[in-house]
Amino acid sequence: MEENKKKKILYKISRILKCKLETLSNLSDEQVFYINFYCLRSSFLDACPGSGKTEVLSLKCCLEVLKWRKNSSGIALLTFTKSAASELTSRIGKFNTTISYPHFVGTFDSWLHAYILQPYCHDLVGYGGKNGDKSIRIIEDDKNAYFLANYSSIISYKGKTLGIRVTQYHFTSDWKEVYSYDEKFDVIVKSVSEKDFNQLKEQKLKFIKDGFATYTDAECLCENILTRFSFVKRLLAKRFPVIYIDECQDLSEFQLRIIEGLQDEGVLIHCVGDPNQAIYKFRKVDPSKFLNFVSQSGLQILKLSNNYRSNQAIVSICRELINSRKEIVACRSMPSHPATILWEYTENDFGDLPKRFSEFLTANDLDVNKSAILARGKNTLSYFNGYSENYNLNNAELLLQGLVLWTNPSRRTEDLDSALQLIGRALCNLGFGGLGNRRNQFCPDGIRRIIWRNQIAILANQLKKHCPLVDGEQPLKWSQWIKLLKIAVREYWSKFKYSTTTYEEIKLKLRVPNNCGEVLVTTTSSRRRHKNSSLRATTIHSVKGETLDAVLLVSHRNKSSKGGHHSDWIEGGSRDEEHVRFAYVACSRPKHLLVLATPKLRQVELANLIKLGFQTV
Ligand SMILES: Nc1ncnc2c1ncn2[C@@H]1O[C@H](COP(=O)(O)OP(=O)(O)OP(=O)(O)O)[C@@H](O)[C@H]1O
Repeated sequence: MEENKKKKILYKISRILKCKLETLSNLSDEQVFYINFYCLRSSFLDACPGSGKTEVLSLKCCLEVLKWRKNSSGIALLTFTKSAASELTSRIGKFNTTISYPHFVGTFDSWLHAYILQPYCHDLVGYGGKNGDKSIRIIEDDKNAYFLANYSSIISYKGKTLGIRVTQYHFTSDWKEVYSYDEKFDVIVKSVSEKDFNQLKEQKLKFIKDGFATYTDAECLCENILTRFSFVKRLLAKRFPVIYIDECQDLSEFQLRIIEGLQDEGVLIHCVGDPNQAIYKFRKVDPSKFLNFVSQSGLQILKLSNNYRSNQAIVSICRELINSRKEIVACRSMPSHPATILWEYTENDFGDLPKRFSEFLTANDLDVNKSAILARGKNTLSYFNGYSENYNLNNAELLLQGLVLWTNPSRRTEDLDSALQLIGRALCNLGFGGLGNRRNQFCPDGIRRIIWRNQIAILANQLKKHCPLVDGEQPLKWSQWIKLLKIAVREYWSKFKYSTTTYEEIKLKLRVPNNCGEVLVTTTSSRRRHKNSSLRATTIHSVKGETLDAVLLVSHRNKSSKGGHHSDWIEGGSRDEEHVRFAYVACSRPKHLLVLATPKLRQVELANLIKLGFQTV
């Protein structure tokens, strides 16, 4: 872009946004082009990792909202998680702009529910409502509530009978095919007899007519509403003539058809995303369907091809992973230490990986709190989370740490996992001599995992109710807190029917840590919390969209893991493989350092990884 032209555009944008010109001076030509792009045609901004999508999208929406002159129609800015929606809102807020009526910013689901499902679903399915309230209640897929038994089906499979919950399967929008997100159930429901198919459909319809739906049912119903009641589609198109969709590679088939329908009504659809980062196959999201939509609907394609997050060594590995021929410019300079490292581990030193990683970070002045250990699945992580770190804690300390994580108002998924792990371990120590399976929150043999998790949650809530860490403003000492802890555990134990151990036996196992009677519990908890956060170990899924300083990506020990072994990530070499896209998301998170930890490699594997760009140090 010509220098003068760019200056003029930036000046114009800064006037509208009422911000200083310098605030915008970093923007690249591609970014400025997109922000200034006059949207008369639907578009797709195809952006590589770290290219500033979120930044650019928030600026663009901010600008469009400030230019908007209509009162009864607005722009919808949709994304897929609540945290992504609040990130967009806060970036827009930096320009002293809020997105409020007539505009909408939020998740795709919340938008569908507010404008399609809740106003019209009761008419579609004939739900009479309760006490004048006709809204549909959303039930999580994994919910196992008692009332769901009313909607269960008993089907035949390979000569056996099998119970299946109504939340475990879904229908296509024409209601002619059934499927499940659970691979095992998917095979089963797809092979059922006509009689069983009808039974599944009957139970699903009964569930919906009683005012319930899973998130997927809700999407299906929204599509049904738009097809059946064409006036709803017209009204919605008038209400939101422009829709921006962030992370568009995550659009499900239902959602794609909904936006396709709206586009037919004249809505401008602007998608922003990266198909190489699509990792929602478990929800049957297929990025090739999105790409088909782009080509069939004639979306104008724009690009962001500079990576502002990572250095060249990291960017090159990411590019090699997906076998891309596209040139991606890395804007971050190379560090003085190696930026892409390979570590081989053995069975014996696997557990030392977090320590080795922390030490390497500290030695190279990298921020431990802004770094993470990543793995595909929780199995690999269970060795790091709440286990090795907290190995030396006594039961009271385990419960304290678990309680702190459980009640953290800004609790992340990994905090919840660690809380369950810590409290589960204490419960297992107290009632079962510590003989539990540490992969399943120390669940002892003979107890179902779901029951065990429920029990941990009940104990956590009991602690939350009875064991505050402060009395008014005054933090409690260990000698005071242990008394509250014992009262809470005694009450819990009186209702806990899974262990033969009595409270009298277990109370001896609840002790103040050595020489800590006068120490404030808040001191211990914050010290530990810091220690925990310094070793954040989490799944690749949960860091999607994040920027980190350094990443240790851990391969599973063997190929038995589904997509968690390095050979799944590298040897595939095709972005059509979701395993490869997982590796791509993980490897594209760090700014300065990427370490890959694998089990001992064969010569040929080692040579491949070195060729990819990793160094052995
Ligand atoms: N023009 C720019 N100059 C310098 N830094 C930039 C520029 N644009 C974006 N950045 C920075 O680059 C980093 C990555 O940006 P952002 O998180 O928006 O990327 P993204 O495209 O959403 O990445 P991903 O898809 O990988 O999650 C952020 O720290 C952002 O502030």
